Amino acid sequence: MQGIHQPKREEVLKLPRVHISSHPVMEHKMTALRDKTTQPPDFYRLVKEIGALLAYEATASLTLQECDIETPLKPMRGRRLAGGIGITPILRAGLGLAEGFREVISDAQIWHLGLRRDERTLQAQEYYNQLPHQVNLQVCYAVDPMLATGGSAIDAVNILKRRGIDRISYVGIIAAPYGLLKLSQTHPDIDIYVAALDEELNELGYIVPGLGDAGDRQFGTL
Ligand SMILES: O=P(O)(O)OC[C@H]1O[C@H](OP(=O)(O)OP(=O)(O)O)[C@H](O)[C@@H]1O
Ligand SMILES: O=c1cc[nH]c(=O)[nH]1
Ligand SMILES: [Mg+2]
Repeated sequence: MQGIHQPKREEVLKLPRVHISSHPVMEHKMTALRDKTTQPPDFYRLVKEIGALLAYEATASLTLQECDIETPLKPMRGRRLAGGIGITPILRAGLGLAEGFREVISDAQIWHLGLRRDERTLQAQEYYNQLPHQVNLQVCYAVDPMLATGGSAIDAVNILKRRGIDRISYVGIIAAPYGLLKLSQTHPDIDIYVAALDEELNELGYIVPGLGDAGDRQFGTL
């Protein structure tokens, strides 16, 4: 990232459709997640727990539809989520986050998408795609812990849009100002939810202070 201008945190804080969590429980879990002494089993559990908290925040604006049910005592009018909910984990690191999401929306469809960032060029490459052709979703959440240069997130949203998904949200754990600005400018029609906004990218494209490599730390491949 040498020689590339990176915006400051303050410059991206007020972007429209960007939501940065401010919940104290989230911050508590984030501190444990970032700690370099946290080992893969705990790291994976924390990613899942943070995924569930993010799911709760990201689903707050979902649309409901009325339906008739009967309680053991009497008929009543209830409300259910309208249409299907999709979750697209961006492999590998998005897997733990998707598990957390599923604890909140257990009947969501899971659409796996494999993107690998080339460590030299920092360009994302697609290597796996299990997106179905039948599309009937209210919203699809693309989930990936790290929004660094934004390349992987932008490609994932492009792929979902080409599949005909109208409403897409990106959900991540940590964003760098650079990637957040790129994603928001390239796809101004999506909502972006993250647990934290960090300072910058280092010369290798890692988020600082960040948490290191989210995939390796979840799956013990350090
Ligand atoms: O914003 P970007 O610069 O594109 O970087 C972020 C991407 O890099 C990481 O994945 P990685 O390529 O390391 O794959 P992994 O999940 O298999 O570890 C991360 O999970 C994102 O997908
Ligand atoms: O800091 C970073 C950047 C990309 N991918 C990661 O896992 N961590
Ligand atoms: Mg990785």
